Amino acid sequence: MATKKMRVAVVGAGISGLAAIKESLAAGLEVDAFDAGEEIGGAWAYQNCAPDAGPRDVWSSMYQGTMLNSCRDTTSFTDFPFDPARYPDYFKHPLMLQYLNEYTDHFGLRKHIRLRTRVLSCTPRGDGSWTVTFQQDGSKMAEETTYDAVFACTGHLSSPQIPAFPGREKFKGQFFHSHYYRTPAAFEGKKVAIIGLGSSAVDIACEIAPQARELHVVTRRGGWVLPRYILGKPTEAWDNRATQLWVPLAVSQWLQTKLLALVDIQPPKELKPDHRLLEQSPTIRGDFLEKVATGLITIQRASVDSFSETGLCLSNGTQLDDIDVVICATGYNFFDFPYLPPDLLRDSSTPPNAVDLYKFVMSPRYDNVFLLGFAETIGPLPPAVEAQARHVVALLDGRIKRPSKDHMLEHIRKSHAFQAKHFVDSPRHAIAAHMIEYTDDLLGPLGAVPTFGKLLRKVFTARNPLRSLAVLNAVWFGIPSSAQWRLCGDGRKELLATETVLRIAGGRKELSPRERELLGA
Ligand SMILES: NC(=O)C1=CN([C@@H]2O[C@H](COP(=O)(O)OP(=O)(O)OC[C@H]3O[C@@H](n4cnc5c(N)ncnc54)[C@H](OP(=O)(O)O)[C@@H]3O)[C@@H](O)[C@H]2O)C=CC1
Repeated sequence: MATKKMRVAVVGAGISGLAAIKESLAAGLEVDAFDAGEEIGGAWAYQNCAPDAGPRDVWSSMYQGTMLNSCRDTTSFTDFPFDPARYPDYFKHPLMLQYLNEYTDHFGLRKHIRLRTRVLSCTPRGDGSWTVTFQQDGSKMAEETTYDAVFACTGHLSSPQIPAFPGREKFKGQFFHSHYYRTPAAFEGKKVAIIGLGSSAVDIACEIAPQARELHVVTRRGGWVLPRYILGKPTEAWDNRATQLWVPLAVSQWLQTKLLALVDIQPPKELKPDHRLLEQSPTIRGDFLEKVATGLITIQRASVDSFSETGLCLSNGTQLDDIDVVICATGYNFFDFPYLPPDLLRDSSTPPNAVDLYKFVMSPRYDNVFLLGFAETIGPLPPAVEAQARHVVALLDGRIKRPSKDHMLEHIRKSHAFQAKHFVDSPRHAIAAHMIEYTDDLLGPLGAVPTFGKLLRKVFTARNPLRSLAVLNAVWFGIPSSAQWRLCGDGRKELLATETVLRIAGGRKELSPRERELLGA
């Protein structure tokens, strides 16, 4: 059982770090967390910056207009719901930071976090423990401490990936990575090209397009850009537990594609991808297709062959000249954890666009180091990250049996094949996961998956069968609210979770009195 003396180091105090601290404390572990920033929140802590800021000076890629891509009711941590009276369905980044601060204070995490303290290295000592070397801002000396385990929670969106485009140095206009974009004002009257079609490219294009002289989005593959709402409901409400787990993926893809075709603007052929819906990380933006349809944004279906002095030469034969600005929205170097052993994620035998991580969390090569938040979930990240933390903490304190190295290697081999079959072959999809399936997989060993059987049994055994039936209906056929993973099993908070699940299903616009009471709000 839990050894109270086990000490863990948590590197990073963003979404994943906070979940790691909270779950570690809940299991009675001692925790020291380190974050190089001036405040908690990680990527959600907005940093003002100039496009030419140095590579490591800017941690957060948050621009002023960043809105949540997943909705309030699916995105909260499982036992700390957003209050709908204060948080709309989707909201801008300052509210997310506010929520993370509320979470930090509610669970008493702040005193465990050392801000302005950068972890320089984590070195295995050979006996399963780790030496963590860190340095506080302004201090000349690095310090080191030994821990039983390390949680690496620094995300994967801080090291911009800029492809080596031929002739880039010739280009006389402005060139920068989307990581450094903040506001659209500077692009008024300019001719702009954005390379990429991920969430950054699509958001930035929509922000700049109304003011730019011309705006081109260059995409080599096309992609699905989904609206935030479909028929008045958040888009996620159309892909519930039943459709994700019962309906074969191909049927679900077909149905959802038909639904989109009915309710949304038809994308031009330049945008239509060869891959199917749900095979890529979701890009969410309601006004993108409208801006394409109305000519504010031009889609170039092409790769960049080279740069010229004045623009881009594209593989579709188009020469984009007189370009004032090129924004390279080409994603991030996922494999950049400078403070961890370099072969933790990959070695020379790892296939391209893959990582050697068991459940995207553990390396078979090193004991007691865990990556949290290192997943691109098709759906919201916080509940999945929290499940990673619950799983890992249960491994550490013995509630879950540790997998053998052979088991991990076999699992990783199968997961490489799964990724290649189910997702677009690109670096960002090396760690892509379907949210409910992935979270269930992590929480299964804790008995915390709200299976149909478990919830149905409750209908026959509970004192209030109608209420239990409503829970069953909400969890399996309603919007996939995160509270569902606290209804049963180890770590359950059944009263709170039931209240939250039912309140969300009922569409109520504030926390219920019982939720308030249970949260001490
Ligand atoms: N509002 C929000 O919540 C936001 C969330 N995010 C999140 O941040 C993360 C990063 O998003 P983002 O910055 O968009 O990065 P992504 O990795 O998601 O997208 C990168 C894009 O660049 C393209 N690309 C990569 N290399 C090249 C190349 N050599 N030539 C041409 N195109 C290339 C990719 O195309 P291909 O598919 O062909 O590889 C892809 O379209 C994601 O998880 C995203 O969901 C980002 C912005 C806003």
